[in-house]
Amino acid sequence: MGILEKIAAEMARTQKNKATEYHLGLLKAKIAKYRTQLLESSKTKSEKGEGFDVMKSGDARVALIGFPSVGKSTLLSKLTKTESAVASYEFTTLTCIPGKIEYNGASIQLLDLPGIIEGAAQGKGRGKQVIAVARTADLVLMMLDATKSHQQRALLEAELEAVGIRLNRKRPNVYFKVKKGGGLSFNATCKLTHFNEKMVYHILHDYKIFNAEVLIREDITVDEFIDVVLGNRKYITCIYCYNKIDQITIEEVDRLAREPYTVVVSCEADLNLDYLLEQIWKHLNLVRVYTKKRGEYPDFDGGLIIRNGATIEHVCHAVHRSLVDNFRFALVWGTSTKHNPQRVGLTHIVNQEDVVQVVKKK
Ligand SMILES: Nc1nc2c(ncn2[C@@H]2O[C@H](COP(=O)(O)OP(=O)(O)OP(=O)(O)O)[C@@H](O)[C@H]2O)c(=O)[nH]1
Ligand SMILES: [K+]
Ligand SMILES: [Mg+2]
Repeated sequence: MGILEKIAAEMARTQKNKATEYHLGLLKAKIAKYRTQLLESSKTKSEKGEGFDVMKSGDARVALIGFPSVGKSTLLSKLTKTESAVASYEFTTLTCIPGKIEYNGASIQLLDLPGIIEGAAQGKGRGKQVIAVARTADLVLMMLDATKSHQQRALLEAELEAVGIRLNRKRPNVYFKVKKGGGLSFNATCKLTHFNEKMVYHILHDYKIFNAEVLIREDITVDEFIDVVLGNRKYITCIYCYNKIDQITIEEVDRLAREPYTVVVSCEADLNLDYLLEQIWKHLNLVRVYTKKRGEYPDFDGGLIIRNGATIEHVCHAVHRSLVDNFRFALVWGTSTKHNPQRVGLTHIVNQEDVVQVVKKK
């Protein structure tokens, strides 16, 4: 029995009550640690499949993840000018095929990928390479076959979860910093119902962390705390896209369509693809800002597409590489400022539809 199986067996034996809750928390910390070691040891072996290191391009990246033959390539061929081979047999696609979607003035990179199967996280099929690409995406488009069992979604989620991808969840609100000395400083700004300071102490001990500052600002679970300690988690938005709805009943379509983060489509019958694009755009949370020159009106036809949370520095980079070096200040009109215009520095965060005028050094 491998170490992971041993721990899993012990977890199954451990009954869930107050006394064992504690024990379970520590076990989870151990599992997370071994998983990380497993992932890291496999990284050293060169496993980069050809065609998988596609350059990032455009304003955002969307990765198509799903079991074989759910219609990923069919979707890519529908939404972009790129043709990716479509066939009724599984594993038609063997590498990463990029396509480009032009939407609302933004250029979105859509990546078609090989189908993944259960056990992908452990390296079955091309699982590892596919998941590595998923980690680089701004949005995961999880494609599911509406005619198949609903279990497929949970299986895929578990595979992504196992490699530290957190779908549709936000980063836990915790301040965590490893220190050189001073022991453990622990504080919580709210009541913690899932664990206590003693548990935190033991978990950190397990990771050989003896000096740290921990400030917990929300009632998180042990798993979420472990995520914070490991620090290499990816929090990515996921849209569940059920394809082949031409093959199921209207009642079933209705039921699926009401699930959160879900879009139902038929790539072949061209059903609801415009709504899918709308949702991709919405969940990418891209921000459009307009730039203007002194004494001129902004160009409302143009505009720059940037990520949500981007600063004036990002805006400068999007305009021209050298602009930051010559930057004096910027004037901003819009909802991110108190007065219009307001004089701001490079770290100011812009809002949707802001107008920015950069004033350069003389
Ligand atoms: N009925 C129906 N069939 C579809 C639809 N979309 C795709 N298909 C069929 O599903 C099969 C698989 O499509 P692909 O696009 O190759 O699927 P894939 O997910 O890229 O498959 P792999 O690359 O092998 O993982 C093909 O026979 C398609 O014609 C749809 O909306 N309805
Ligand atoms: K296929
Ligand atoms: Mg394919």
